[in-house]
Amino acid sequence: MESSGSDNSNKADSCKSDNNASFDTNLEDLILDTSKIILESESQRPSSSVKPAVPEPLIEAQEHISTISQDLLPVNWPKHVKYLVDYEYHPSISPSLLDLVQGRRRKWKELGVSIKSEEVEEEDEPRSEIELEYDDIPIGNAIPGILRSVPSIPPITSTTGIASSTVTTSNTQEPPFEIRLIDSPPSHPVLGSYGLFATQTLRPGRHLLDYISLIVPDEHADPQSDHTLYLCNDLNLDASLHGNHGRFVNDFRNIRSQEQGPNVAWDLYRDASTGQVRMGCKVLKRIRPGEEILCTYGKAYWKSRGVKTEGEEWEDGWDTDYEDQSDTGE
Ligand SMILES: C[S@@+](CC[C@H](N)C(=O)[O-])C[C@H]1O[C@@H](n2cnc3c(N)ncnc32)[C@H](O)[C@@H]1O
Repeated sequence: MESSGSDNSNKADSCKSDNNASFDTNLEDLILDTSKIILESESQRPSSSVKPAVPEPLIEAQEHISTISQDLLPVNWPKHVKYLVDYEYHPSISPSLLDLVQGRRRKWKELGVSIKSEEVEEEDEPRSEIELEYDDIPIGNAIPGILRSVPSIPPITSTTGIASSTVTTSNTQEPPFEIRLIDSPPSHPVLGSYGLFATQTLRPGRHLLDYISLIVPDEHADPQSDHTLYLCNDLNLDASLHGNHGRFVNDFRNIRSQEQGPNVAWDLYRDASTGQVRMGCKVLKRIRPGEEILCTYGKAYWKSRGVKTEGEEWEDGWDTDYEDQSDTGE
């Protein structure tokens, strides 16, 4: 996906946002408490004088296994990728930058929470360039990672005196897309791999999902990763081992025509309630059920992979190419 660098159309000043979508799944109920398991396995680790029973690379791989029950993961979710409902941050990110991207400082201020005096003074100081850049990012409403549809309340059964009737209520949140293995048409450039497909009609302007992943500074970014997207402030999203549905959005090239272009765009915003910087995905053109959800990875991404990126068709600008928003569709 789009990598960091000068050729980047996802910077704050080129993005728009709307607030018309959110999912309400009670995620805390769905996440398994694995803290005990982790602690037990930590305590069972051999001391440094003892040769580890498991080779190091295997231990590292185990850390990526999702803490979410297998039953709740989206269909076709890859086993080696940890499903995230919220962002994870690389440990090398400085506390001050973390405050900006997580929105903590803003939240404190809004809530009038008393914080350490040096920090209060710091807030009164002129805002740094990086803080001003942050201020320019538009506001939106966060969409957490969406798990497989599950009833959040158990079915209710009611029996009346005269006739017996069963009323079943289940408060399910169906994500309007699914991960599918691409097995046709034969000309599809990622045949045999996966993509994200609409299960409902998606209208232009809809905030569809957030690209959730590990957030990695430039200096730690893996140039070989196929799942990176520039965020802001020299930070990148890398969903190669930690992500959500967003990591399955393919590039439109050789799938849709140049005239059609992508049907979604990445859209940087700050969550209205927390101030957290997030990467949204906005619908540009109406997408029908069964249609693939496709973005543009940008010129830099393909150039870095040896693709010749000359000519008009490689000019970015798709992110502002919204179809008529009054389109009511089917
Ligand atoms: C973010 S992943 C997309 C999801 C991927 N298909 C999967 O199953 O994990 C990006 C990779 O998908 C492939 N890809 C996506 N769109 C493509 C396109 N239009 N043409 C060729 N390869 C594409 C490339 O290998 C790219 O590096």
